[in-house]
Amino acid sequence: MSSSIIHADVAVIGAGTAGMHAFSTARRAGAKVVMIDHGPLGTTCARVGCMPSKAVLHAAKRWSTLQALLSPGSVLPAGHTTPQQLWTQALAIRDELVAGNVRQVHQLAAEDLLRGSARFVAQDTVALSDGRRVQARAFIVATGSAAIKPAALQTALGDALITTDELFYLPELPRSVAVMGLGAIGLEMGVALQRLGVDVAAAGRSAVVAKVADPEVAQAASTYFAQQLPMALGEKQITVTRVEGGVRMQAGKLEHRAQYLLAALGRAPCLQGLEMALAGVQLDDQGSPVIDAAQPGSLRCAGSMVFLAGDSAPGPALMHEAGHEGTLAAQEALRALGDGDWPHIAERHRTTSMSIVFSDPDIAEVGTRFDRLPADAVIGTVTGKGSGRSKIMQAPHHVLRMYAERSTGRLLGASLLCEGGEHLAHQLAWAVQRGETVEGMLQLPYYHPTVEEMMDTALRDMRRTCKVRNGGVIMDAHSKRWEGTGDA
Ligand SMILES: Cc1cc2nc3c(=O)[nH]c(=O)nc-3n(C[C@H](O)[C@H](O)[C@H](O)COP(=O)(O)OP(=O)(O)OC[C@H]3O[C@@H](n4cnc5c(N)ncnc54)[C@H](O)[C@@H]3O)c2cc1C
Ligand SMILES: NC(=O)c1ccc[n+]([C@@H]2O[C@H](COP(=O)([O-])OP(=O)(O)OC[C@H]3O[C@@H](n4cnc5c(N)ncnc54)[C@H](O)[C@@H]3O)[C@@H](O)[C@H]2O)c1
Repeated sequence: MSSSIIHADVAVIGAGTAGMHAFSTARRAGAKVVMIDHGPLGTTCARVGCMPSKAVLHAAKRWSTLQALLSPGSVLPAGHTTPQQLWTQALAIRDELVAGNVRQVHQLAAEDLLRGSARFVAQDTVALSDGRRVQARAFIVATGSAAIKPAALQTALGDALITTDELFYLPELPRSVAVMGLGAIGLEMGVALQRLGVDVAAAGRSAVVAKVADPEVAQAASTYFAQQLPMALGEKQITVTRVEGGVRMQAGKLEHRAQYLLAALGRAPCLQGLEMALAGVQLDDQGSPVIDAAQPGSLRCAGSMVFLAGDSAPGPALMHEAGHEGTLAAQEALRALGDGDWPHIAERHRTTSMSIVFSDPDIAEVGTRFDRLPADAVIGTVTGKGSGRSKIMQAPHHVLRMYAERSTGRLLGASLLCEGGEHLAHQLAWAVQRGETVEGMLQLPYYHPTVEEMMDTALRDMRRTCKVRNGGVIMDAHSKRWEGTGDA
């Protein structure tokens, strides 16, 4: 037990992706910074998030490709790679990444990395679990999020209830899994495990997979993935009971017995136990910090010198957003300290929103989501039936929807279901962020036969839709307004 007091300009709580970005930003600006973490180190992304999930999806793609090429009843030669070996390899890739991240955090923070659990005891002080105290002028809370595990399920199922935290530390690939929740994690892990030969069935409360907002993409994705693995969507009543050898899940007509129930029901910010009220943070009725309303997009908790970043902040729980928010939170904190000690704080801004579910075909949404579009937005649609490359891939289920502002033709966003859609999603997000217009995008080259041609077709559809709706009016490239002449 130590009762020493450590002084800093900025104390970062959490050494994950957001915390590391916050720490290095504040350190580079010349501030005295410390970073506190109770462990395990290595980041959620690398340990139990983005990286193991994508490594398992990659393994699953390899195995399922092989399976699809075998004729029924054929036997693989002795010594062939097994799904268990692919699972072990995927986890080994994760272990290497985690070891690299742990080395990186030690190199980055050295003696300014304080191991222990932090909680506020005063406006300017946090106490660590070993009794040390950190007094700082600003705090960045980057404590991440945790999987929601309903207490009733925990009581009923015991260790047969797992989340991805436990899944990615199972040395043996499970024989069978029931997946509850069909958001990003439920869908990615459901298809990955099923493709690795695990007996999987999934049930979700929502009527669509991966929370897709665009109804046409949602319909295409839900139909496609329902053919890939047994699933019940839109089930308000999902019952799971403990049975001999595991669990039994019942959702409407779907019944599944499995070794484990994988709960993929969302994630909640890790803010409990931090005693944020003692730091002067205002809490709402739910006990969540109130964000400073005076500064739109701010990460500052109202009335305090506490800033949130990453999964512990409101907004999307994504890795690139966590890193970005860590940087932004550090910049906001230094500006709030405002004593001119850090003359150059680089300007960073929020980027166009983007989410990609690596379900192969990928589901992606960029920019303004369908449910937030202005009522008169122009929408262009292309499906796999109208795309040369999709025909080659035998993927009529592909769909790309692009949205633009009617008065200017400026791209607002897009939603898609497409193999390799992660790349299309980036190009679309870049175009939205750069303020590209339909006509501007149509002047770019599209190689044949590529999935990028789907953009060309969707853009032409937008132009045509607008022409039909507006009685011969299309958008002019130069004035960037919809004008009365031109080709379609
Ligand atoms: C299965 C899964 C798949 C995912 N896939 C993707 C993907 O493909 N792409 C993507 O962009 N995102 C993905 N995500 C989301 C992504 O992993 C997270 O958004 C990101 O890792 C969050 O980073 P963070 O820095 O906010 O939190 P973390 O990396 O969790 O860091 C928080 C740190 O705070 C520490 N901590 C917490 N409380 C305290 C305390 N009181 N005192 C001291 N230390 C504390 C923890 O030990 C931890 O080190 C996935 C998530 C999951 C679960
Ligand atoms: N590729 C990626 O970028 C990626 C991959 C995985 C996770 N993530 C991040 O992790 C976050 C958490 O993922 P997630 O899938 O756990 O959460 P989520 O919020 O994306 O989806 C949760 C799903 O569970 C359903 N659900 C909630 N309670 C339920 C209940 N009681 N019964 C049945 N269904 C229920 C919801 O309807 C929803 O569809 C994501 O929001 C995302 O930010 C990202």
